[in-house]
Amino acid sequence: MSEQELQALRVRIDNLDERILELISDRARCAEEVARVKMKELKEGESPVFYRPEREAQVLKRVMARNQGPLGNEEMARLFREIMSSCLALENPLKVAYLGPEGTFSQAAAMKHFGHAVISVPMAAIDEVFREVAAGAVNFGVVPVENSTEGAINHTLDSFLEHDMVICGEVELRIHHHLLVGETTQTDKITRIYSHAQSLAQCRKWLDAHYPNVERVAVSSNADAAKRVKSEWNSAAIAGDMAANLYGLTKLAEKIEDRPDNSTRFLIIGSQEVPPTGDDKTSIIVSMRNKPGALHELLVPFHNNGIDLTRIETRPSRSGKWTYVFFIDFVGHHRDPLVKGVLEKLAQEAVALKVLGSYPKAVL
Ligand SMILES: O=C(O)C(=O)C[C@]1(C(=O)O)C=C[C@@H](O)C=C1
Repeated sequence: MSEQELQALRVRIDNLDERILELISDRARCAEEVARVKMKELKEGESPVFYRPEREAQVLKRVMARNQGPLGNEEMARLFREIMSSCLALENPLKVAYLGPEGTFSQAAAMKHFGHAVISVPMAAIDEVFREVAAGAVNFGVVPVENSTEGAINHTLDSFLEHDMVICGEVELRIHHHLLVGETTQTDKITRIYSHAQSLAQCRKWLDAHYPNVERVAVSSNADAAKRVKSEWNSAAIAGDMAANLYGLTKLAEKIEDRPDNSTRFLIIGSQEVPPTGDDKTSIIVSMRNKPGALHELLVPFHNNGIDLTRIETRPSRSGKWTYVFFIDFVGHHRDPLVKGVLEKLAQEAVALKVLGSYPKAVL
C-alpha cells in the first residue's frame, strides 16, 4: 500500500471518529436527560432506579441483531456495553462488590456485566459480598455460583439461605488458567504451586501430567496466588490473564484447564426486582417435606407446564439433620402467568418457597 493511500484512509478514519464522538456525546446527553426524568417521576419515599438490567439486555440484543459486520456480534455488543456503562455512570456511578482481591475472575465477571465505568469494590469472602449488599454499602454484588467442570459453588448457595437477596442478573465467563511465574522464579526448581482450590481442581489432570510431585497449595483466590509468587523464587501460581497482568507475571504454560470449555456462571445480587424482557430466567429455593416422592412432586408442575429447568442443586438445610433445600433455575419470569401458576402449586406442596429473582438471560 502506498503512503498516499494510507494517508487517505487515515483522513477517513479521523472524520469517522469525529462523527462517532459527536454521536456518543449525544447519547450521553440523552442518558443525563433520562436521569432527570427518573428523578422527576418519583413518588414520595421512592428512590430513583438508574440501573435497568432489562433495558440494557434489550439494547445489547438489538445491537447484535442489527450488526452486519465486519466486527462480530459479541465484539460490537462489548463496545456498546462500555458506552452504556459510561452513560449510566453519568446518571449515577454504581458501586459493585466482588470476591477480591483485584485481578480475580469475579472482578472480570463484574466488568463483563457492568462495563468498566463502575466502582468495583473487592471483598475478602463471598459472604462479605452478600453482607455489603445487604447493608446497602454497595449497589450490587457479583458472586460465582457454578463452574462447568467442578459444579456448584456451595459458599454462594449457602449464603442465599442466610441473606435476603434479589438476583438481578447472570453472567458467564470462559475461564482460562495459566501457569504463572515471577521474574526471580527458577522455573526448573518449582516446589509449590498456589491457586484457589476450584482452579487447582479444574487443572488437576494437567498438573498430574506436568508437575506430579509438586505441592499444590490452595489459597483464598487466584489473585492471592499470583501475589505470593512475586516474592518466592521456587513457586508458581495458577491464575487468569487479569491477575497475570496486574502482578506482572509471565506465562510458563497457557490455557492449562482440563476442559477447553471451562466456564463459570456468576450471579448479580442486589435489592431491585427486574421486570420481564421476554427472555428471562428465574431462581428459587424450595424446601420439601422429607417423604418419599418429594423430589418428584417438586418437578411435576414444571414438566406439566413445559417449563425448562436449567439447573437443580441440593444443599443441606440449616433447620434439621438430613433435611434438604433445592436450588432451582428455570426459564421464564415469575410474573409470567404460566410460571405464576407453577409457583402457586409448589407453594402448596413445599415447606418453604422463596423466589430469589427473575432476570434477563446473559446476553454476552
Ligand atoms: O434507559 C434507561 O433507563 C437508561 O438509564 C439509559 C441506559 C442507556 O445508556 O441506554 C443507561 C443505564 C440503564 O441501565 C439502561 C439504559
